[in-house]
Amino acid sequence: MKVLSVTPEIFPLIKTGGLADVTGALPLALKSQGIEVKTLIPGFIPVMKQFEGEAVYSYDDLAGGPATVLMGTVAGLDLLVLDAPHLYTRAGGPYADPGGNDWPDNWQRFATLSRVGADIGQGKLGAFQPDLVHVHDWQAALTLAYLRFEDAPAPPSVITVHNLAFQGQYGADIFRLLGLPPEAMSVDGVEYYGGVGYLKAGLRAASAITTVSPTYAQEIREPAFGMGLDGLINTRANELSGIVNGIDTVVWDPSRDPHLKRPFSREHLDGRRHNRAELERRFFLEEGHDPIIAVVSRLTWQKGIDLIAQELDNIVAAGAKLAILGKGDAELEIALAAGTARHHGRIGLHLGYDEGLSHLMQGGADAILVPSRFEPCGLTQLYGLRYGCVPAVARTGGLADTVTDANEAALAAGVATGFQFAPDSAASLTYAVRRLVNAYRDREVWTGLMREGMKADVSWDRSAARYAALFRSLVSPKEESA
Ligand SMILES: Nc1ncnc2c1ncn2[C@@H]1O[C@H](COP(=O)(O)OP(=O)(O)O[C@H]2O[C@H](CO)[C@@H](O)[C@H](O)[C@H]2O)[C@@H](O)[C@H]1O
Repeated sequence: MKVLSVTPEIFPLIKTGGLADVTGALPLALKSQGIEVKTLIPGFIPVMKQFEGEAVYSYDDLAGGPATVLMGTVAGLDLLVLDAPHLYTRAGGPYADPGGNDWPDNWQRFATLSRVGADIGQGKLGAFQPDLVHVHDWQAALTLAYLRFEDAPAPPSVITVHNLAFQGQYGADIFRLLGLPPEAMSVDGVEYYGGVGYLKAGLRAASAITTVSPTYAQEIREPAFGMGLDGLINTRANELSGIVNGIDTVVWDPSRDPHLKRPFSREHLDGRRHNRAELERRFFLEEGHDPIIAVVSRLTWQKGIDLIAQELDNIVAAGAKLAILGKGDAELEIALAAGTARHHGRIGLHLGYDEGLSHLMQGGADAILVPSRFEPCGLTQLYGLRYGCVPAVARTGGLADTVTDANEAALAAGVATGFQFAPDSAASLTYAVRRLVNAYRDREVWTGLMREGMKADVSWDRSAARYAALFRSLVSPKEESA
């Protein structure tokens, strides 16, 4: 079976968050399920620097300039790169200028990516006719509206929601520039609260909807998590499922990780203490036996970072040290920096994005704290499990699905892997830190938690099999055998 994946980000070429990890790892995992994935991404500057491909399709004028689709392979990933310099060759990130402001033409940059995704879905490439189109998040969602509203045969489709909070919502005035037929501007099409909703359009048009954990798939049917889309999602409940993310176990392998000071494994945990010492050095933390709790996160309200900022004094008083890596909202950065200044040696902060340091933190910290208010899946707790960095997580979405709380019953049964606490509650977060510090002081309990977590299957194997089964159920047997 051949699948076209459409996404704005893919690891290792361009990443702002977990979406890239998933779109980079899933194609490799699907290969062993007999599924060939080609991924369409925009030709952002970092992508073009790492990629060389052969031109397979050209547009004389695509949204105001010439464009080419290039085909090639990087890091085992088969890519289709949309080289459209007038849209994607810009300093800054994929979505925002160097000052952090969204590009004003994002509606067009991602509608165009989707336009090309639909063209490929309709077979315009010749060299590659997909049996199914798989789109990720709002940036690729309009692909499915183009496929649905055009008079051409369209393959079945899946949309995966990595985060319902980002929806691609624009004014009605852009509709006439999208090149969709007038009937698409309806409640049954792309219309959303009087404007145009990209994610909404994709959710409406997809043959199937997935999100990245079973619990989040349930949560988004409720107004509290549905972000205005729960009504639509409920009408599509029969087509909705949750498939928990895996992680790339080659990139995230403590026995071969080049970012670690010392490798280690479940059987040989000793190397960990060298990473721990390096972490103390890098974060200017006091040496000593108190547990180091890591935070690796976008610094936002979704991730509950304000709760951490609010509880810094209590976390330190509970006997923990904190190592925080992140970037995000200015007021949260300021609050964390103020806490770091108050607790020199107990709290260390790196403001920024540092992939290598994030590996060292998983391999050296004792625990990882993830206090999200909502979390479709979450990856850092999965890296934590694999690296013996015990996760303490809010009981929501994929965090609830992947960490087994160290309650009495789970400890007695030897199945606990971490700590869960009520989301959106500062008191509950601090209580969990106290439980964590107590457990840490009992070496037997703590080593049990580490080892049990390291045993957990966080690979893509099971989840890739679920995607494969879903794809097969949507593609007719005749096409599948082609
Ligand atoms: N400052 C920093 N330096 C280095 N690395 C950093 C970093 N800040 C974050 N990261 C990395 O970025 C990734 C974040 O992934 P998450 O899944 O935790 O959240 P995100 O909200 O981006 O993803 C969304 O999509 C993913 C994928 O489906 C879902 O798991 C998730 O719930 C959903 O919100 C991890 O690989 C993490 O290590």
